[in-house]
Amino acid sequence: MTLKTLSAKAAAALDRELMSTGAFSIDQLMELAGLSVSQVVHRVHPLSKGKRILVAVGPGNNGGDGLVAARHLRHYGYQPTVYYPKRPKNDLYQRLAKQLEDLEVPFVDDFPTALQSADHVIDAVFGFSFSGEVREPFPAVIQAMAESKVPVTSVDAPSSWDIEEGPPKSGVGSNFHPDVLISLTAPKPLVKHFKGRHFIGGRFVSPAIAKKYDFDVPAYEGVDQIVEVGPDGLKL
Ligand SMILES: NC(=O)C1=CN([C@@H]2O[C@H](COP(=O)(O)OP(=O)(O)OC[C@H]3O[C@@H](n4cnc5c(N)ncnc54)[C@H](O)[C@@H]3O)[C@@H](O)[C@H]2O)[C@@H](O)CC1
Ligand SMILES: [K+]
Repeated sequence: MTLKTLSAKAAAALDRELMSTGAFSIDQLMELAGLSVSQVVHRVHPLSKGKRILVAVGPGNNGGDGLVAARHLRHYGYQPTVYYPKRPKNDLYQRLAKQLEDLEVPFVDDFPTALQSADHVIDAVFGFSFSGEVREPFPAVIQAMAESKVPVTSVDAPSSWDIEEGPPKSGVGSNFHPDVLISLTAPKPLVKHFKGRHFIGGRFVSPAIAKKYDFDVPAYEGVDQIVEVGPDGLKL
């Protein structure tokens, strides 16, 4: 069975609906999204494979998911490091950063150098609101992830990929193929170009909302916040 995909426009509308008529706050959704990202990293990269997780954090909610994941991973016993070059003034992001500072999670300014001593990377730079060509300071970050042998887990989308069309035909991101992807709530159309391990997370959607937006809620097991599916959305 092929999992149905959600366009960027539908994903944004779903997000707005959850936070209006759905009565969720953004903090709640981000906490559950980030928790699911941390579970994927623990699944594909157990502590025995190395504790050093570098988190590339972008300026929007995709970045917020990365900050939450870093906090959970710290509690699991990993040693996360965070690259967060564009920090919005928004109270939520400031609180998430403060929570990491209180856990003595280091923030670094030089992503390519930090990457040299990382065991795994979380790409939480851009999600479903990304469009156009990657603007500064992120081209060097995407390039470094694309060229590095360190495995990358992308949150919701490989950053720099067009949400509908997939990897850019040329330039920054055209050679970026992360090892792992976690699609939040439902895969985006770009998954047809993705070849790695693919998970669905974000276990907060009611059956009625899934029906309205025409996608399937995967069969989460027990307390898991994630389900592994085939690279293009086919269930394993
Ligand atoms: N309903 C859901 O599924 C949820 C989604 N969440 C996350 O929220 C994400 C969407 O968040 P947002 O809408 O804040 O947006 P994103 O985090 O996808 O990105 C928006 C930010 O990137 C910048 N940007 C866009 N295009 C750019 C370019 N070409 N070059 C440089 N910067 C660029 C924008 O100015 C903005 O600051 C999802 O992908 C997901 O990770 C969760 O946090 C909460 C629940
Ligand atoms: K991403």
